[in-house]
Amino acid sequence: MTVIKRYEELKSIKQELAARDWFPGTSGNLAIRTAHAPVEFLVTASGKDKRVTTAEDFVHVDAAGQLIGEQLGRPSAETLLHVEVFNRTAAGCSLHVHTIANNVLSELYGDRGEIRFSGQEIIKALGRWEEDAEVIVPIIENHADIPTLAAAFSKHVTANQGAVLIRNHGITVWAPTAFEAKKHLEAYEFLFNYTLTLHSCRQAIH
Ligand SMILES: CSCCC(=O)C(=O)COP(=O)(O)O
Ligand SMILES: [Zn+2]
Repeated sequence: MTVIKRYEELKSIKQELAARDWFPGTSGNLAIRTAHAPVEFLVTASGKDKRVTTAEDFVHVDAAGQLIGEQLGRPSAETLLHVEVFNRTAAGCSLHVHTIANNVLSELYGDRGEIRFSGQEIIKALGRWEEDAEVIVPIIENHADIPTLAAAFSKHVTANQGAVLIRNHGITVWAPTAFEAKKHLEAYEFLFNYTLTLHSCRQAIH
């Protein structure tokens, strides 16, 4: 029952993110937890056009990201990042997308290793309601070798919700529920687009 429910939840998120055009060129992968001990989760199958809905969109994997039993399709090439999220935290959902805004911002701030946001109402969508709340998003270098990338990523997976920008690659966001993970992803993308637009407008004025 839980697996079917989670499958439907992830399918719905995939369709919503596809409607925003956040899966260019087959990029992106999504994962949702189906069990805690031992860890099991559903993850998007690798290399597929995530804007299209098929019966083989997700595969069910274990704590190491290996297929549970015989299934059609391969787990996402970046499953190891979701493995880190589900093994290190109690998060229920982990979402990864490539957008122009998250790629450009990751390059602009990549040498600093992080980007900080404050003074924005949308920060409340991340569960931060304090007047002077500051949100820090770490930026890690991209690595073609996924175990190396997952090791760099794992250093920042320290709470049940969070986000990491991968330089010139994309963002991974995780949270306790699928609803929160999607809400947070939208809030981060809002902050990224706002920041880039502000930079451009300031340059145009000066
Ligand atoms: C086509 S973009 C390169 C791979 C990638 O970064 C990605 O997010 C999609 O890989 P997957 O194996 O999950 O389809
Ligand atoms: Zn990716």
